[in-house]
Amino acid sequence: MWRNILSKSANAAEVGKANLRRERRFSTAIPGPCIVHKRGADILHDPWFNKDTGFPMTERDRLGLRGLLPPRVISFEQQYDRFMDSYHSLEKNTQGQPDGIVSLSKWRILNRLHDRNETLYYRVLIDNIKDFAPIVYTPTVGLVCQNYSGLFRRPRGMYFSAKDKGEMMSMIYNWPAHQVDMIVITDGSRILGLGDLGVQGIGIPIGKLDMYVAAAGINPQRTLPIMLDVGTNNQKLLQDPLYLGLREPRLEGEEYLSIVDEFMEAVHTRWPKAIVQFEDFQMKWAFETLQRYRKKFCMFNDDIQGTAGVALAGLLGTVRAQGRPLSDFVKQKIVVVGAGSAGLGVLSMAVQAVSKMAGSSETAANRNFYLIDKDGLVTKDRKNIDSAAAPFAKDPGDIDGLREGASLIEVVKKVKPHVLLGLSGVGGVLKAMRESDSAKPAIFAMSNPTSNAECTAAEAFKHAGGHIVFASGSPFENVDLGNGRIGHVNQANNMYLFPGIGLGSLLTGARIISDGMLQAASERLASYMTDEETQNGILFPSISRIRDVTSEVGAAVAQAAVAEELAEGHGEVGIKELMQMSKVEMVEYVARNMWFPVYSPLVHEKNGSN
Ligand SMILES: NC(=O)C1=CN([C@@H]2O[C@H](COP(=O)(O)OP(=O)(O)OC[C@H]3O[C@@H](n4cnc5c(N)ncnc54)[C@H](O)[C@@H]3O)[C@@H](O)[C@H]2O)C=CC1
Ligand SMILES: CC(=O)C(=O)O
Ligand SMILES: [Mg+2]
Repeated sequence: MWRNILSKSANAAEVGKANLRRERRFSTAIPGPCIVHKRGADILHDPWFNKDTGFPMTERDRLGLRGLLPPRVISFEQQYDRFMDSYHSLEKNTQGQPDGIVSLSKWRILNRLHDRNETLYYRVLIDNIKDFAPIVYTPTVGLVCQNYSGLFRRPRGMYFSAKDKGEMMSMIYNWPAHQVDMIVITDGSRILGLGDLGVQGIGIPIGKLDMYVAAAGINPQRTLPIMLDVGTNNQKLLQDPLYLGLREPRLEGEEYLSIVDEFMEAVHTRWPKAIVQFEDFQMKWAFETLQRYRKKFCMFNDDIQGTAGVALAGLLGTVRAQGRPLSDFVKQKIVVVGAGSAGLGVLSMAVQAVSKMAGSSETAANRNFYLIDKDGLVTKDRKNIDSAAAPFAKDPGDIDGLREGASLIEVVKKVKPHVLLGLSGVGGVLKAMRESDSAKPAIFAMSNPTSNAECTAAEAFKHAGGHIVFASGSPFENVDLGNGRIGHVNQANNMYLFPGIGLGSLLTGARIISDGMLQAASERLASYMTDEETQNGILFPSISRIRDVTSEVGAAVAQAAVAEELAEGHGEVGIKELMQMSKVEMVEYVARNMWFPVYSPLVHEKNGSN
């Protein structure tokens, strides 16, 4: 019963917020001017400044646009409604067609707007984030990367290739914006769960930065998606005559690292305060580059660190869902499937949390965690064990008859875990979770995109039982369990953290991103939900609350940066002001600094470049 009350009040709050957004969206208050160094047709062809038919007549005169547009001025609100009408018509007209075709059609209509008019694009994205995130982000972004060479129309972001060695320091100045705050870089070597997609992986930095704009209000003119093309080992792409990247095998060893080093130096020289997010690098380079740069630059690896923070928040939420005190986290038995960058990142952060809570060593804290990869249970008997996985390998004397390489089903049957967390392939084991020691076992099928999820939401509730807590990396609909019961689906995706990690670091001018800042982000996300919500199996907020979540997470990151004396100040806000901010003031500071898309009056200034 209270579930209904809760959802009603949540709905009322959503409606209130939507009205507020609409008021703000089409408010008559005049926004501050925006300096532009272009005139005439050049403005119409620049998506940062273009307003399509929305240029007022006086602006058309000032900027040399008279006669270049049809005479009638269309308001932002009318443009917005017209776009949404076209989008809904497309939805109607593609009904019944295969999912991939529908998703790509939706991506195309959004992408065309993105290429033409960024203000309108980000406005519709922010207002409709729940519907549009699955298109610009996972799962559709995976399909876009797979088909990138065919979908390519206009470049977005920058491409640095192995052929550019020695040139990067000058190339970085080819980027037209004076200031860049947020960079997402990939080498395309592990795109979601889709493997090596070479240059086609550029879709991921673009999608992540769209989420930065929507969730964290980073000004899109200050974002920069980067593809580091060091070749590909994907044979199909190498043989494809239309493949747009370097048609040669991936660089390895020192040759590879020297390219990444050169890029990092070039970025740091031009924009010393830019934050660099590493995304979808294969495991060996994900760990290596994180160790190499984390004490030198303001950077983080989202797959290792962002994912870990979201998973930890979900694991803590699972304890609350069982109606138990958080301190019981130290007793939870957790099986992690996938010993890659994401799985090991999660384990490392979860073990640290247990060790801190229990006041024990990390070795002791590791007792209740089990790691499984494609060769089964990882133990100290494993030959050629990866050094990053070694700390989590089980002592053969400590696993109650289980052996090295034991299958997932054997491990689950023996251990009866409270949580089964997949960062690769848990299909086929769901029934065994019925024997879990927990009254509310949790299944986290975190792999992306949807086609790579370890199981669907419907499968999880059907086989493991209607009482489970379920989370997935890509979105699924809630599941109808019959008799009016709903199986709630959470989206356990690093999108709940990376925008706040980036924004909190930016607004404090953090020198580096420390473990303490990441932990603060995770803890704030974990405490975001109420007890009622967690006990109802709701571990993460709706994505429609993402800006609010980011304000909280960003503030937690900022406060940790200040406390650890890593903050150097941002713009006019110095260290002293940052230190004086209360928790509430910090949340307000973060929220106030989010960019919001409105048409600003454009003022032309000569002799510059944009
Ligand atoms: N929900 C989220 O926020 C995130 C989800 N992910 C997803 O996690 C997945 C893995 O990412 P990474 O760890 O970076 O990849 P990775 O390539 O570094 O690691 C994959 C791991 O899975 C293991 N594996 C493969 N097949 C297996 C099988 N049948 N049974 C057990 N283990 C198996 C491999 O041995 C390897 O240890 C991807 O699908 C990615 O999209 C990654 C980051 C964030
Ligand atoms: C979400 C994400 O970062 C991944 O699947 O790689
Ligand atoms: Mg990723």
